[in-house]
Amino acid sequence: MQCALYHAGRCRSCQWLEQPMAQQLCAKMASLRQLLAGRAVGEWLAPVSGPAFGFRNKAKMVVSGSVERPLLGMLRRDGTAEDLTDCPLYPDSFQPVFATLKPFIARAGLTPYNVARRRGELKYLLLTESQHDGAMMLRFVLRSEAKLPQLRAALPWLRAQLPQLKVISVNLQPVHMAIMEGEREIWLTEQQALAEVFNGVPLWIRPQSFFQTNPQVASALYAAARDWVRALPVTHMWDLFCGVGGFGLHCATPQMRLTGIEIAPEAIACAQRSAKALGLADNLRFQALDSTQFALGQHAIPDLVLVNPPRRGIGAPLCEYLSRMAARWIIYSSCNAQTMAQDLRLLPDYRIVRVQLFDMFAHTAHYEVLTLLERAEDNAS
Ligand SMILES: C[S@@+](CC[C@H](N)C(=O)[O-])C[C@H]1O[C@@H](n2cnc3c(N)ncnc32)[C@H](O)[C@@H]1O
Ligand code: SF4
Repeated sequence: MQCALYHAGRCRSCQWLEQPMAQQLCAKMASLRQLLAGRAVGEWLAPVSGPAFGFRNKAKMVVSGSVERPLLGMLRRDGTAEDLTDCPLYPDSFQPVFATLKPFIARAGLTPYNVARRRGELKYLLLTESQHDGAMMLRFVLRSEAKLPQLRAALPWLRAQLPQLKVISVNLQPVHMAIMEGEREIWLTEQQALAEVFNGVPLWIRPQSFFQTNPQVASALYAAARDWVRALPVTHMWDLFCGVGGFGLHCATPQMRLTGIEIAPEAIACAQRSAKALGLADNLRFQALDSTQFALGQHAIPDLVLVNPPRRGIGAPLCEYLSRMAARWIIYSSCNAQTMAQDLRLLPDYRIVRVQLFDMFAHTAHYEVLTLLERAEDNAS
């Protein structure tokens, strides 16, 4: 793939950029096979990949430089900044937005935050696009409310230039060098979420709730999970770490009892809204809870448990509980096959029926993997 920033040595985030996509896929498959070595795998399905360029629906830009000449991109460890607005991983539709945001920063007087001096206000710009209708969500991560009146005053100009910005908010992150987002969100538009649709299933993108960043490959991932579940006699399932409900909403049918569990209440509100739109609000229950706490408190055993945890995996307590609970099937969708392999070692009573790799993160060593497990004793009967 061609990336001028990579070839000029200005950004090396895509470590595999010089390898053709087919070669990248082979290397990822080899890594997955190695991590699962020692476990019998019933079926290896062909890996799924997406486009090589323009596949990201989200840009997380560190803002640096000066208020008149802001840079949107990244900050290296040595404190030097790089403008990444030309990164080819973003769709073309991001270009006019970046180009308008630079003069807007000056208009609104949003001084970029200077990490070394601990001064300035604007830390990040977070831009997300719905592939359904091209609508966009823009979030300004600010250190404090100091520039909020200026931002509000300049906003009509921005909205006139970029009518595709349907959701605009400020996130306050007062802590120096902390995680990207703070807890407080201040809405600058009436609309608080972007409508997205994958495979005919309505989903919502909103601040403070996880959403997959590669819509094409994520659609294929959800469709695969749906097909795998529908091929099994499943009438009761859990979707743990469900986010805005992508997996559960795809798998649900009017006959299915489904509980989705997720720690972020904002994401749960999105999932509930989608369930209602599908006319399935009566048999789908989405709750904002810790997945392990939820599981430990249940008596009714579902036919299938789907888990899609963060990079750390589901961890020993949930593995031990799932082992004891003995649901017939588990589907594990993981963005970190290393922690998934560790978790699978703690589920020794399950055999691996099927594995499929989804190349969500082209040009890097990362990938998503979907695994169907079946309880070995049920399998024998
Ligand atoms: C990889 S994302 C998956 C989200 C969703 N399944 C999807 O397809 O978009 C992992 C999710 O787990 C949630 N999470 C993190 N820790 C959790 C916990 N202890 N209990 C429940 N959910 C948790 C995160 O907020 C995030 O939404
Ligand atoms: S992240 Fe973007 S700019 Fe950086 S190497 Fe990858 S494609 Fe190039």
